[in-house]
Amino acid sequence: MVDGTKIILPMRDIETINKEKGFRMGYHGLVVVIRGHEELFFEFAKAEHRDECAISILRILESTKYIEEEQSSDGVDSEDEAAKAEHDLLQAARDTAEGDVNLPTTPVAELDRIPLIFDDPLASIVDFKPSEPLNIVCLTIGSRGDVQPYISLCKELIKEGHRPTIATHAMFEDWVKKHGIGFAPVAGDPAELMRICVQHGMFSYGFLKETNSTFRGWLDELCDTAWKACQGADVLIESPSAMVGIHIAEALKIPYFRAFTMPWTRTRAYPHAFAVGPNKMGGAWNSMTYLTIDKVFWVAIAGQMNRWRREQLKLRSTSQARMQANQRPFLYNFSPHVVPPPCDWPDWIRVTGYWFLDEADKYEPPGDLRQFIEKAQADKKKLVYIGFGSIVIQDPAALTRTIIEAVQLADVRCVLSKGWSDKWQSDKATNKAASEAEIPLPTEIFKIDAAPHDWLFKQMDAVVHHGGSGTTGASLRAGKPTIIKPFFGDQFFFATRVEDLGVGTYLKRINTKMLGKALWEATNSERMKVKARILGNKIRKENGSQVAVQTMYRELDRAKALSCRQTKRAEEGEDHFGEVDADWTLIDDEGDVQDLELPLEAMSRMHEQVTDGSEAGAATLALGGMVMSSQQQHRA
Ligand SMILES: O=c1ccn([C@@H]2O[C@H](COP(=O)(O)OP(=O)(O)O[C@H]3O[C@H](CO)[C@@H](O)[C@H](O)[C@H]3O)[C@@H](O)[C@H]2O)c(=O)[nH]1
Ligand SMILES: CC(C)[C@@H](C)/C=C/[C@@H](C)[C@H]1CC[C@H]2C3=CC=C4C[C@@H](O)CC[C@]4(C)[C@H]3CC[C@]12C
Repeated sequence: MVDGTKIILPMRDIETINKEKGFRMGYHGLVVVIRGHEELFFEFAKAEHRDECAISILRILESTKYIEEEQSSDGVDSEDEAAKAEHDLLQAARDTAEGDVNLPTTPVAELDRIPLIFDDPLASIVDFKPSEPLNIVCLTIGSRGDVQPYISLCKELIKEGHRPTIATHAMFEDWVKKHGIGFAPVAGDPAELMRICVQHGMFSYGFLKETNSTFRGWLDELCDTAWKACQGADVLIESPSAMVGIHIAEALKIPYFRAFTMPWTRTRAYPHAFAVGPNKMGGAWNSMTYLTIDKVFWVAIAGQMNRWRREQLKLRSTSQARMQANQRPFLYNFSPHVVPPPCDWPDWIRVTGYWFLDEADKYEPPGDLRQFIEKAQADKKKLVYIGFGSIVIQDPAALTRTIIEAVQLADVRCVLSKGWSDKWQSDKATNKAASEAEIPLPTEIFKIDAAPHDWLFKQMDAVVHHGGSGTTGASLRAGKPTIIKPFFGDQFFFATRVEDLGVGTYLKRINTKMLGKALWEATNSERMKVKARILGNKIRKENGSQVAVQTMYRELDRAKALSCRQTKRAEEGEDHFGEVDADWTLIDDEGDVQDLELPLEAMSRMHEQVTDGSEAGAATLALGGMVMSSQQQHRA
């Protein structure tokens, strides 16, 4: 900074700052988290300088947030008025602040108001809507959160006159059909898929080992059932976790879209949703996690996919380079205010806003739940929700005990959704279930099975959950401080997001003291409450499903061209990519084994830092062992 200005960063684009260790011995680090951009890392030789800088930035950030809040409570509607109001308030704030902090004098509001290119899919002048109704298949695997967004999307598609079908596991059939949406079954048991993820951590050694030995058969069935489910489709929208849709679209020569609940597209701004470590690692690292995971994923399934392509789809073998997965239009169903679209994402990658399924209108809360809520209000007690979805954990009884103690420690009332179970250790299940049944709940806690979050969270002062994408959307939409205890996969990512946005806490470990403290902060910190309320206002203005439908219309040509281009290439017999058949080699189509060795090793080291021995075996990512060993075999 001594030799002049290197970068000008609008305060508004700073989400938060974190103190961290310096990279060099004796230095002190400061990480600036920037909206939609990789973080900046500064080093200071003295801790007090670092801390002073941190305090100044935090102070400015705080005042701008309060300005926003005042603004919205004033009911200022138009952007211009808002900009002016912000400008005036900032001036006023600066006048008072100038005495102690030496701020640059350029008005923040002016720096921030660079006119945006007109880019609102809901206000398009050109109508991209196709003239004929379409058969649209949405292919997804996983749990409730992987299916529910598509129900919302399909309801929107029905309004538009299309005929949507959701292709997913049989257990969701009635729920899907109840909404008037077509259903087609695909192979797989959600509980079983979730079990391997929680038990091993995504892409860990154990994960790859178990999926490699026991999930091959399932993958064959998935290919077969998904292929049947997609017959007659005019458009395919697929969650990339389902793996097979991209090939099906190629065989059917239909437009292919990806849609997902978590980041899956290379960027320097965030690490891959399955590679979120305890520290911010910088843009180069973030970017690399996508390359590595994409590659490991593909190498693991390439042989099977290519066999299936040749035998059932009558297509030639393919490769990562040929598939061009990153060129495909992508609809991300989370809010741009929760996960700001990275600056380095191309415009066919769209963050649409959450695809919410509203259920509050039709919900009649049971009388005793209503009474419990009213009593808490009458007693002037804060009310929190605690629930981790239908997560599978090792010791459910211990978790229940921790929650009881923490609730009492924070002196709050609690609505508890006790969906967790120990299904992952079927042999011990009976013992555990028996011991758990003995834990009686105190009167501060009211147990429920399930309730629509769009109704329930409105009644709460704070919400504690597992950080599933949709549940995070629900609690933030309600404007409530959100405490996340992640168990696997993308949940670590959403926990980090919530903490960076200042609207909640990432609970790294779950014990009485930490949960109790987090509960107290979430129900008492004005700062957190205001930030959460502002974010809620923003999310409630979005309409993700509508944006998604309009974006789909706009990108139909691209989506189709890319599917057909694949076939054309194959027919042309362009074959310099070679064919990948062995499932566990890292000698892939580009032959770049060396490129992977380093990142894999680094990622497996990250795993050592991340694992905290908590009950869920919370490893996010551990590549290496499995792949490395097969690599060595290959070389030998
Ligand atoms: O009693 C309930 C339980 C759930 N919900 C809603 O159901 C949806 C669940 O969504 P989400 O949290 O995304 O789903 P899960 O199935 O719990 O989570 C899995 O799916 C998510 C989406 O891929 C991932 O982000 C998670 O890591 C993974 O565990 C949300 O809208 C919730 O608000 C309710 O309304 N009431
Ligand atoms: C060797 C092959 C068979 C390996 C690589 C395949 C592993 C499968 C079982 C893994 C790969 C990606 C995983 C996956 C990705 C994302 C999600 C979304 C989450 O909300 C539920 C779990 C779910 C759906 C899991 C389930 C298990 C999957 C599908």
